[in-house]
Parts: sequence; structure tokens; C-alpha cells
Amino acid sequence: MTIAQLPAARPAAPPRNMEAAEIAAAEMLTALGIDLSEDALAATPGRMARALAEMLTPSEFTLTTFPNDQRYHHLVIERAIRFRSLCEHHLLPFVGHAHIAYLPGKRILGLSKLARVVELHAHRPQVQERLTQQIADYLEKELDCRGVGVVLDAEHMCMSARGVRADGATTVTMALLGALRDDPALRAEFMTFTTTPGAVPR
Ligand SMILES: Nc1nc2c(ncn2[C@@H]2O[C@H](COP(=O)(O)OP(=O)(O)OP(=O)(O)O)[C@@H](O)[C@H]2O)c(=O)[nH]1
Ligand SMILES: [Zn+2]
Repeated sequence: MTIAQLPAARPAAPPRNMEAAEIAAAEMLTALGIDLSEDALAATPGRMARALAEMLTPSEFTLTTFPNDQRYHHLVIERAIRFRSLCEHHLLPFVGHAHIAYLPGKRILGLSKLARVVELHAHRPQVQERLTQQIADYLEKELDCRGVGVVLDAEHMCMSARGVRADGATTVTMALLGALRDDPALRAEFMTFTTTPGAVPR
């Protein structure tokens, strides 16, 4: 089987200065009244900077596709892809599940790449609505498929760990493109699979 390796079309990595980030983290914690002279906290600013940098760095990957030799033309659905992102308002995590469907054209996608596409867009400051749309737009463009559906269901720490403290509330967003937008039966099929038992393991 031929493997096509499409470029993942990643945006250029932003400039990053970890030393400056660590100094800034120390300044912020000190300004918040935390005494960094305690042994247990001495390494915290560095960890903070590295942890944030990690959450803002998606893994490298190649968007591997295969010819659709069998002319498979039903939905391919990947459910309950666990993801975590950072809300751009508070830089606190939002975590949840992505359900993704696409209707193949001439090529099918290596299954793991759906989760990698989620990670690619999740590892940057985000709002859930934009993240949802970016995943759908990216798949439609790169895969040249006949339709894409993306549903995200996530809990925002800025709403549960602080502020309004609506523990357990989740936000559901969706983006539907091509046949998944235009064909009510396909849309219903996708939505059914995202809500049937097993879609979101608890
Ligand atoms: N639409 C949308 N809003 C988000 C997302 N993540 C966080 N928010 C919201 O962004 C808003 C920011 O509102 P502000 O009033 O500026 O911030 P705040 O004073 O910290 O607000 P509270 O969280 O209500 O205490 C809040 O209502 C958050 O719930 C997201 O992914 N999408
Ligand atoms: Zn937030």
C-alpha cells in the first residue's frame, strides 16, 4: 500500500525564551505573596515555565494517508479522543473529549492522525469554539474529503476551579462541513454515535 506523507502544515514555532519565562514566573509568584526562598518552592518557577511551554507545544507528526482502495464511502468516526488545551482568557486548562467524523474521498487517513490534529490545534491559547472550527477546517483542507464533523465536550478549569465554580459543567461545541453539514441523515448518524454509551468513558 502506498503511503502519502502530506506536510502537516504547522505554523512556524513562536520565539521562546525559557530563561525569561522562569524569571517572569518567579516575579509573578513573588508578587502574589509566595515566598520562593523556601526549599520546596525554589524550583517552582522553572517548573511552571516548562509546564506551560509543554502545553503550548504540539508534537511533530506527518499526516499519513492511504489510497481509498476499497472505495469506502461511509463515515469514519473516532470517538472520545481525550484532549487538553489552555483557555486564552485565564491560561487555565480545559479538558475533555473530541469526537471526529469524516467522509472519505480518494484517500483515508491514518487513524492516529485524528488525535494528532486535535493536539496540533489544542496546544496553544484557545477558545473552544475556535479550536473546534480549526480542527474541522484543517481536516477538510488537508484530507480533501467529502465532509467533516467535529464535536468537542470539555470542562473548563476557569469555570470549575475558580470563578463561578460550576463543577462538572461541560461545554459542547461542533463544526460540520460538506456532506455532514448538508445531509441531515449523515449528521444524525454522527450525532448518534457521539452520544451512545461508550462515546465518553467516565
Ligand atoms: N466562549 C468561550 N468563553 C470562554 C472559553 N473559555 C473561557 N471562557 C470565558 O471567558 C470569559 C472571560 O470573562 P471575563 O469577565 O473577562 O473574566 P472573569 O472576570 O475571570 O470571568 P469569570 O470567569 O466569570 O469570573 C468567562 O466568561 C469564561 O467562562 C471558551 O472556550 N469559549
Ligand atoms: Zn478561562
